[in-house]
Amino acid sequence: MASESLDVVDFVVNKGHGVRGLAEMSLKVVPSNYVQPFEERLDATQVVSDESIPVVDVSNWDDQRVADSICDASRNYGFFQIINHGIPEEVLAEVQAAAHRFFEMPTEEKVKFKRDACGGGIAKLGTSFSPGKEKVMEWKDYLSLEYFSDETAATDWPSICKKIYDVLLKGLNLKGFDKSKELLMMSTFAINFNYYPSCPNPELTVGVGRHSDGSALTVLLQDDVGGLFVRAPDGSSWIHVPPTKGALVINIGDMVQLLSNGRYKSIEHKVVANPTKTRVSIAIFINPALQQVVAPLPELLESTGEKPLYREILFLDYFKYFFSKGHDGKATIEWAKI
Ligand SMILES: O=C(O)CCC(=O)C(=O)O
Ligand SMILES: [Fe+2]
Repeated sequence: MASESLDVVDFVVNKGHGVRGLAEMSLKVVPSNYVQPFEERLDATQVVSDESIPVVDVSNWDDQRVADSICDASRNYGFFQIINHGIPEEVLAEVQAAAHRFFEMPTEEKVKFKRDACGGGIAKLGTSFSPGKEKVMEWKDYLSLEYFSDETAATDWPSICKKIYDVLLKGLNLKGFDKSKELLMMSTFAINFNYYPSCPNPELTVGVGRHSDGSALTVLLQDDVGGLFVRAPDGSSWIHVPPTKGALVINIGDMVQLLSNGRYKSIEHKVVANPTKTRVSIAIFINPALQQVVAPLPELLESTGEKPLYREILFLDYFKYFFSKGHDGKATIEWAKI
């Protein structure tokens, strides 16, 4: 058992073959390194079909119903999908095709991008979440493009992110989004290309374990395979996020939960691999500046008279804490609770 674990880690992590390399071996069962304890596997009986994540048509951002739907979804589900956002479907399809092309290259090509091989480059290839720190590995390879320069990021942001923030701030009866909020809500970012090869026993493992995102906001493009599950408001069941043509999935991250003093929820989610198909997703994590202090918005506390539920944190400290352990549900934000 021990030697088997050692070989898998060496092959997948150290040699850089990733889960893609394992999938190419046509294994009949997943290696024991990937077998999750019962409570972390998806229990099909806990998936609800009578509830769904709202799909919001954003073709008219000035329509109050758009703002209301986004704020309601962010309070109740922490997730929504947007359609008619203006990004052409061919562009989204090309990004997904590029993800396939990258991960389907031979290992010798891909390892040039490994975290420990690429020096100061922004593109980093990895597998699972935090190999070495997590107890069980996750059935996923990823390429992360990290933009950590606080000055450059804000100028290039797509207008969709600004519009969502504007709606969310106004939904708290505050002034809309402007430059003064950039370092706090929209500065550094990472784009993750996630690759989940088909898996012989998706019921035993996870593609991504239960977690909420440490970001302020996440924009996610998923393909047509499916497998993303979001914790339902009852706190125990799961809602599947169905692939929706042309849609982007938006979710509230821990930093917006903190800024909004818990009004908008950063909700737990997980990904289950598919028995026959490879899934790709592309996530953009929109973050505060690394040296930014983040705390519940003072103007919100003043206007409502409520006490802060979270302490001040330096985003860099939160970020380091997030990656210091395996995925563990909502435990990360508990760390910032007063
Ligand atoms: O692949 C997905 O659908 C979601 C991935 C995810 O939750 C993450 O990268 O934080
Ligand atoms: Fe996530």
